[in-house]
Amino acid sequence: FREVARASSAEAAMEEKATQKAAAEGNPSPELCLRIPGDYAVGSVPTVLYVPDFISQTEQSQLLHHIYQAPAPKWKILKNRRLQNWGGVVHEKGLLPQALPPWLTKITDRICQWTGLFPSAINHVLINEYHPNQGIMPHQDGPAYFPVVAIISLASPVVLDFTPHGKLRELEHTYLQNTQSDELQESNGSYKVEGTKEAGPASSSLLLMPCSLLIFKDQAYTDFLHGIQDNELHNLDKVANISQCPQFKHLSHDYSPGKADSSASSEPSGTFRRTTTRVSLTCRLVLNVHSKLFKF
Ligand SMILES: O=C(O)CCC(=O)C(=O)O
Ligand SMILES: [Fe+2]
Repeated sequence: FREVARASSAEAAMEEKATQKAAAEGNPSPELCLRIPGDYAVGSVPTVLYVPDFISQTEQSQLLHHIYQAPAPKWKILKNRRLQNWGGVVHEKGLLPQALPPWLTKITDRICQWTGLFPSAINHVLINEYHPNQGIMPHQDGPAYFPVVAIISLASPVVLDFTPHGKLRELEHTYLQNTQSDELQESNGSYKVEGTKEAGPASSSLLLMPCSLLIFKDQAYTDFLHGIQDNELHNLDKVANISQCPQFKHLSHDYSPGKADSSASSEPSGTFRRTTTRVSLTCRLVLNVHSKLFKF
């Protein structure tokens, strides 16, 4: 028994050391993994998790360094953003894999380990770069991906919107017309209650600060579109996590003590102006990996 006790106290000491080391490096503690599902859930859309400061400032600089060191052809230029694809080519039916570089696996392995939400290692990362007037239109991620998305934000804050997609809105509309049940809507926080005809699941937005981690899955993955508006001014009214963004709280309409501050801002109240370029890492898992390029 003494040996067991000694072994477990040694383990506890090692764990404690690891926690201290992680904290010293600016990483979240290993307990984060156990807390993610509950403590980090935000907004009315199930399930969206927001983790501020998931990576350190040093890690942010290292990531940006690697991203901007990539040769020019690595960038794919689109109308409203440019992107780098890491991990291989994603097809409708799976992934033609290419190993992720260590500077990415350092982050993706931590996401897997600490969230506990991926059945195997993240094997695909899309890096998007947006200038202040660029965005990504509302969309749903493709069928090849395991339905949990992890997004690391770098360099500039941005507002990401979740909007229910048409199919779902139609269904809700039909259902509500058939049941005419106001009670159901009132019992469910994710429904706007504006009379039975207009009711539908609410849209919601999140402010993604540099170094943060966003996770979305479940209904947020299947029933909502996500997108970023392509204008410099972003509205903070529907932002569900404003209380977790201390630098922005005073700009929000809901925050009365800061009203004097917000009137000092040159922007319309309840908005913020993007002034710098944002970079994001969309980290996902493709379960179906082709082991051979060609089959004979
Ligand atoms: O940049 C972002 O935060 C979103 C990116 C995204 O939705 C995607 O890559 O599919
Ligand atoms: Fe997406």
